[in-house]
Amino acid sequence: MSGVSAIPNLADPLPLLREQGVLTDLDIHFARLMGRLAGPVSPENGLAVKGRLELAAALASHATGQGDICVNLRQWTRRWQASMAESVGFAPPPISDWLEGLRVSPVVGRPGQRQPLILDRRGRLYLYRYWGYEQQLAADLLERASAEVEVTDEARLQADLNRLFPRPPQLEGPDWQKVAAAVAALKRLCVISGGPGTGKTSTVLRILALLSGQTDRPLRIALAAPTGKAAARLQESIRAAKPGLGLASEHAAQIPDEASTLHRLLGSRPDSVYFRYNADNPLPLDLLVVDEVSMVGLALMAKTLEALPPEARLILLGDKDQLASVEAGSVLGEICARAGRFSPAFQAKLVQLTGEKLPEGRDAVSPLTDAIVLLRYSFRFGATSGIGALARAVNRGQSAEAVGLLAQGRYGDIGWRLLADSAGLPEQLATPVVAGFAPYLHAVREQAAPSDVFTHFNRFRVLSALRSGPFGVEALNRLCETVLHNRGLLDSRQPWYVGRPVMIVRNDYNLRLFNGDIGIALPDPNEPERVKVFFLGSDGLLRSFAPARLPEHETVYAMTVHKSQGSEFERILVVTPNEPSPVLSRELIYTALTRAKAEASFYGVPAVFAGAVERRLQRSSGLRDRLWVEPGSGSRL
Ligand SMILES: Nc1ncnc2c1ncn2[C@@H]1O[C@H](COP(=O)(O)OP(=O)(O)OP(=O)(O)O)[C@@H](O)[C@H]1O
Repeated sequence: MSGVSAIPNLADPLPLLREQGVLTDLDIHFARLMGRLAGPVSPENGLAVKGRLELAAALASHATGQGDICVNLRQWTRRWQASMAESVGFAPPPISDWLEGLRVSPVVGRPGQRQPLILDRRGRLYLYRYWGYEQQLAADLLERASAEVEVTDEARLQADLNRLFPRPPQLEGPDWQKVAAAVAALKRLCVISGGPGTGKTSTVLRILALLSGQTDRPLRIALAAPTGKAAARLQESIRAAKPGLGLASEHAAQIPDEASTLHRLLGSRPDSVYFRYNADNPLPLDLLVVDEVSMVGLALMAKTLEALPPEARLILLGDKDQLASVEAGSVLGEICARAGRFSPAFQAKLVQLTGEKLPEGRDAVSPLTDAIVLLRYSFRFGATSGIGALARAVNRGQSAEAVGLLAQGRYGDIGWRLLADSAGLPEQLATPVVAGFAPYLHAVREQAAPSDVFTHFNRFRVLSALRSGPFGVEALNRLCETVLHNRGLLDSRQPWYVGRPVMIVRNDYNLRLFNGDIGIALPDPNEPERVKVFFLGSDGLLRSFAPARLPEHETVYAMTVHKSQGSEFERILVVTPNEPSPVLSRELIYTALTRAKAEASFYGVPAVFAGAVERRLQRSSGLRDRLWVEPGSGSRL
């Protein structure tokens, strides 16, 4: 067998890969378990076979920790050969021998079989659980997208669409918000993706008004988002905009004033991966809206769809171009992978209902084609907005144009500073950091109401791609503290000084403090010489805790771009490292930029920034193929 010689002295490469940081202890533990389950080895080439199985199992385990759903062994082999083989001193086995050996292993099954590992025809190797999530999610989405909803009174629907979606005068081209509403009325699944300020929230509110007006029975509606912060934002926007719709009270009452996290909606239980609501105990809902879907990973999405009764409607909102979830999967990106044109029959139906001029239909490659609407016009970032222009260039991967837009100084709302080495950081950042946080710290000093203190704090944030190193958030937080201390804006000699902002990084279900929650240390009203850490809930209520009671937390003048997802600030200052890093990507730059409502300044090196814009994040998964490949083309998994 030719492959045996490919691992000449490395029948067991795992220790080397652990040493090199390619694998973790957990990956190796899982791989060894698979090796044991596969049974004893045969004398001649058995060791190599076992080594290959364990290598593949360890990589499949590692993949899910890296955000991938599976490891594509063909791709992995190619990439490893090209970049790592020499430096690590390990060459993987020839891919065809490797896959052949795995296919006959007793612990590796084909799609549809129940084995700890699943290998598909394309060389994707899954942990069974993830294969199951992917398969179930794809089936649920396709089924839901295929289901047409019967419209009992089309004239009424048309009239309501016209009433709720008057044409905005500034708009050129189709009113995609109105089209999205028509899709939501006609389909059980409606996916609405758009950049910042394209009106996702206001559209969904009007969709709820539309749908509640279409039936005589009150709809049971729930609003949810993946994080507490995103749920709070959705709730605030819905509460603020609802009165302006002038709805009859019975329709207004159907639109909830509360939004919850998906975990809470599904009934999470501490220390369990199972939810109270599931296929056997479905959510008592007619309509579920999920916002910020780009942040929802595969497992949570699969569980959400599973828990939703088949006849209920699902509306997914998000920005497909943002960074994918921290958890494995990039579900919204995969769902929207080929969106843009409706099927001819559905296009005709939408034209008739909305009166909008839509692009010609195209033969559908998936039922999803008719369930997705992309909002393209930003009401916030119009033609004169630098943030809008830069976001478009970044999304298209036009790195030279993006750097040009930043460097030219033509737009007042975007800026660029060269930051060639870390030694210059304190000097370069001192002025903007002081300007950014001074109003907040003045509010703290003047003992403004805590909710006002939060408002000031949320106006400015420093973002970085990295956690560690001189350009990472840990160093940037220390820098901010030092600079602000030196200017007399705070007194950081005590760890819990008045005005210290912190972010919770570990859930505490008892205290109901969750990863990403932000607290601010302020004088305890009962004992002003002591501080308490205040948190502003999504209901607008303040809660405070003694610092010693807080779960794990960190100071948060600066935060990672990943953590900033789901939040918006008036102004941001983004620090990018002076050397390329694997975390830098187009999605990361776009996500950072679109956190800013009014002004974004980038500090970095043009070549590194350009490299990031050119690099797309690709996560390994089979979801796109499942959702978008025509049945019968031979490519279904
Ligand atoms: N059809 C419309 N006509 C006029 N203004 C609109 C329309 N749709 C949205 N807007 C305005 O655009 C702004 C952004 O809307 P909205 O908050 O709904 O967008 P979004 O996509 O949810 O934004 P983000 O998620 O970035 O906050 C709001 O001020 C809203 O009033």
